[in-house]
Amino acid sequence: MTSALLIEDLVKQFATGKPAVDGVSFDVPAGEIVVLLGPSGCGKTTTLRCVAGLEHPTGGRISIGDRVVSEPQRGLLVSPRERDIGMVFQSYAVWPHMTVRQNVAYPLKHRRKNGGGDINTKVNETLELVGLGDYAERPVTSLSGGQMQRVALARSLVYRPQLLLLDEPLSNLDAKLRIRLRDELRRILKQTGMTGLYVTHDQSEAVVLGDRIGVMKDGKLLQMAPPAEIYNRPADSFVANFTGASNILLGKVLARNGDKATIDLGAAGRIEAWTPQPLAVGDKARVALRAENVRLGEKGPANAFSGRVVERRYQGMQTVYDVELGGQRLEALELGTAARHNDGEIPLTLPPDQCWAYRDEGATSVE
Ligand SMILES: Nc1ncnc2c1ncn2[C@@H]1O[C@H](COP(=O)(O)OP(=O)(O)OP(=O)(O)O)[C@@H](O)[C@H]1O
Repeated sequence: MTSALLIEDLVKQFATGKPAVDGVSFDVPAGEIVVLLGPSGCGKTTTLRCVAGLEHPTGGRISIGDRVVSEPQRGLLVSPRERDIGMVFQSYAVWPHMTVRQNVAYPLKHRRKNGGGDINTKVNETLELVGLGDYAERPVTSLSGGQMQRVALARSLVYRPQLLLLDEPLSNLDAKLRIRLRDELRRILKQTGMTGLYVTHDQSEAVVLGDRIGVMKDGKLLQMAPPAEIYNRPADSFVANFTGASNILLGKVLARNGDKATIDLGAAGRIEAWTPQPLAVGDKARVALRAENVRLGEKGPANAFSGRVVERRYQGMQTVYDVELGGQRLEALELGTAARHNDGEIPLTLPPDQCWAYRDEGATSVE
C-alpha cells in the first residue's frame, strides 16, 4: 500500500547555522496520526513546513500519496496549493468578517477539489463532528479561542484533504480547554479516517494523539514508535529524559547478556538494566528510570536495594520522595493522597525492565 506521506532523507539548511532538518526519514500510512515531538528548535516545524511546501527543502524527497511533491536534486517542487493538504496552526486562522458556516464553506467554494455533493450538507456534517452544530450562524469573532480552533479544524477537514498538518494547534488555549480538545481531536481525526502529521513539544499531547511518535533533537529523528514503546523502550537517553525518565544513575558495565546489562553503581551495588545500545564491558553507563517506576518499600526478586529517604514533598494527589542510594540520588513518586513512607532507611526495588542503560557520553563516572 502507498503511504499517505513518505519522507526520505529530508534535509533543510537555512542560510546560517547547522541544518534545521538533518536526514529525516519516515512514512505515515493512510489513516495514521504521527506526532513529531521535541524541544524548541529541534526541527519539527521545519519538517512540517517542508511537507506543506512552505519551506523549500535542501535535499531528500517528499511524497504525498503516490506523487513526489519535493525533490530538489531533480528541481522538483509542487506548490502548497497543489498538494491536497489541510493545515491547522497555533493561531486561529479564521476569516473574522464571516459566520462560522461561511468560514467552513469557504474552502469548498474556492478549491478545485471539493468532491462534489451539497456544500451545506458537508458543512453541517463537519460542524457536528467538531461540536459546533449549534453555532453555524454565529459571527466567528463571537466564539471562544477553543471554538475558533474548532472552526479552523472544520475548515481543514471539510474538503477531506489527503493529509492534515497540525502545528501546535492547542498551544494558545488555556490548560483545561487544551486537554478537552486534545482528547476530542483524536476522536475527530479517527472518525474521519484522516491521515495526520502533528507537531508539538507537549508529551501528553503526543501520547494521546499519536499512533506513533517521532522524537526529534538537533534536526535528527531519534526514534519513531508507538507511544507505549517510546515510554517503555526509549532507544536513546535523550528520548528517555525528554519523556520524563528524570532519574539517572551512573555506573560501569560489568557484563552483557542479550539486551540486558549488569551495571556496577559503585557504593549502591549492581543493577540489571535493559539496554538498546551496543554497550561493552567497561563502558561508562547512565541508567535512566522514571520516578513512578521506583517501588519504595518493596524488596523485589531483582534489583532490590536499600536506600534512605532524605526528603518528602507531599503534593496532595501524590508524594515525591528524594532517596539516597549509595551516594547517588533518586526521585520516587507515590500516587495517592496519603504518604505511606517516612524519612530514613527503606527497601526499594528498581524493576530491571524499567531501568534503561545508555552509553555515558559525559565525563562523570563512578570508579
Ligand atoms: N526561516 C529561518 N531562517 C533561519 N533559521 C531558521 C528559520 N526557521 C527555523 N530556523 C532554525 O531552524 C531550527 C529548527 O527550527 P524549527 O522551528 O523547525 O524548530 P521547532 O522544533 O519547530 O521549534 P519550535 O517548537 O520553537 O517552533 C532552529 O535552530 C531555528 O532557529
